[in-house]
Amino acid sequence: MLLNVTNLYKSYAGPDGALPILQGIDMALERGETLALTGESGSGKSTLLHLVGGLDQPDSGVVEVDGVDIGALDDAGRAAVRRDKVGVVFQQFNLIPSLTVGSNIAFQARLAGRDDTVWIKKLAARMGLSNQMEKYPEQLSGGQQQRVAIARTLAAKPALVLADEPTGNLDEATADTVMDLMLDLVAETEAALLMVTHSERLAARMGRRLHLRAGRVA
Ligand SMILES: Nc1ncnc2c1ncn2[C@@H]1O[C@H](COP(=O)(O)OP(=O)(O)OP(=O)(O)O)[C@@H](O)[C@H]1O
Repeated sequence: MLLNVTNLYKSYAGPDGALPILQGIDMALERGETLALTGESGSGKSTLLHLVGGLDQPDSGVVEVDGVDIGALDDAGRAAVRRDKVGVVFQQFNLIPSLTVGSNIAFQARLAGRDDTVWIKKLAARMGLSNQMEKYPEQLSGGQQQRVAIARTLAAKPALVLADEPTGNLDEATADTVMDLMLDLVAETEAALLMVTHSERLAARMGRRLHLRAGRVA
């Protein structure tokens, strides 16, 4: 199993004490699977994604990525798991403005020591970015910037791709195109995809769905 989440609890400090957000989440994901994470605003979807990605720590419960209990690791250990196994795409593109599109795409792959120029060229071509590689992010449209952000994540060939509303800033047609590409590329690399979305349309295109309600899997 690529991802195993067991009995995960997370609360945040509120004015009147701890505010429970996740209350005993269990989930699992194998390579090649795609899972939509849905639930109303504030139900804890982003919180769960952050815990799975090792960006935050749970109150209790276990997150295992590729057999490694990431809660048992120190900060450096968690950073290494993120670098080696996990790719994250957010709604905000978070591109580096001073780097060209080509360098942005190669950035994480280089950090992970997996800078495969043939794969990066292929990704850029599939994303329709081959002629944009020398440009800077500010010279691209929103849809193009989102494709750069997705290409950057997939360039390192992560086993687990975590995406938080990755097409939330795009119009419907562009969102569909970007989603098609992302699903194709995730399938090609036999990665697993866990995607937060508010869109029924996008959720329906994923292999499975996990719906959060009041901190639990509904
Ligand atoms: N760092 C934090 N400190 C305190 N409360 C937080 C923090 N992060 C999130 N919360 C609260 O936890 C709850 C769940 O937030 P989360 O972002 O996980 O929800 P979500 O399901 O992703 O929502 P949305 O669909 O609106 O993005 C919300 O009520 C939010 O206000």
